[in-house]
Amino acid sequence: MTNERFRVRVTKDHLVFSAAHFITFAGNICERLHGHNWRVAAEVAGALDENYYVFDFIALRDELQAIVDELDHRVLLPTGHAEIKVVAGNREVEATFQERRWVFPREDCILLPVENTTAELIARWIGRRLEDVVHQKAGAPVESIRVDVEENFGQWATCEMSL
Ligand SMILES: Nc1nc2c(c(=O)[nH]1)N=C([C@H](O)[C@H](O)COP(=O)(O)OP(=O)(O)OP(=O)(O)O)CN2
Repeated sequence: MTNERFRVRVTKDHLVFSAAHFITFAGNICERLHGHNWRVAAEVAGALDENYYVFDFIALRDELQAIVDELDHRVLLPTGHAEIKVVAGNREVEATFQERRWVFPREDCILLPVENTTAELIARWIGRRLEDVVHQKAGAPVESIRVDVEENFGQWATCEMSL
């Protein structure tokens, strides 16, 4: 038995995406469309591999960057929301909430399979995307992945998933 635990963490000035969204809260309050510069960090915990790595943080950084690039300069729309209905056509995406309606160019949108585009659920979505890659590339058993998303200065949400 050992009391040592290892983890790697990546955060960079360029692991940031600028994206628009709106959420609902307190039942039926729906925000106006607005944007944030979302900062992202990721952490992997587990055993050491033959390189004495938990996970290659260059690989982790590059995977996270690819996800961040997908989200950058987009409108984030939830496809799992109970009341925000999102319908994607070939050229446009229509979102409706009660009497309100937004229409965006299709290529400007990212449709996320989440119930609300909160920082928490964006962190979970990013974590699930990283999970596949971490499984494929890890050289030793991985215990957990943690993703932190900062929506505004000093306002972070975290999703940690045990693998
Ligand atoms: N736990 C969470 N709390 C809140 C979330 C969230 O995702 N998780 N999200 C929001 C809203 O999206 C809100 O728009 C946050 O934006 P922010 O700009 O930080 O809020 P302000 O209205 O205070 O804007 P200022 O520009 O700072 O005045 C709320 N809570």
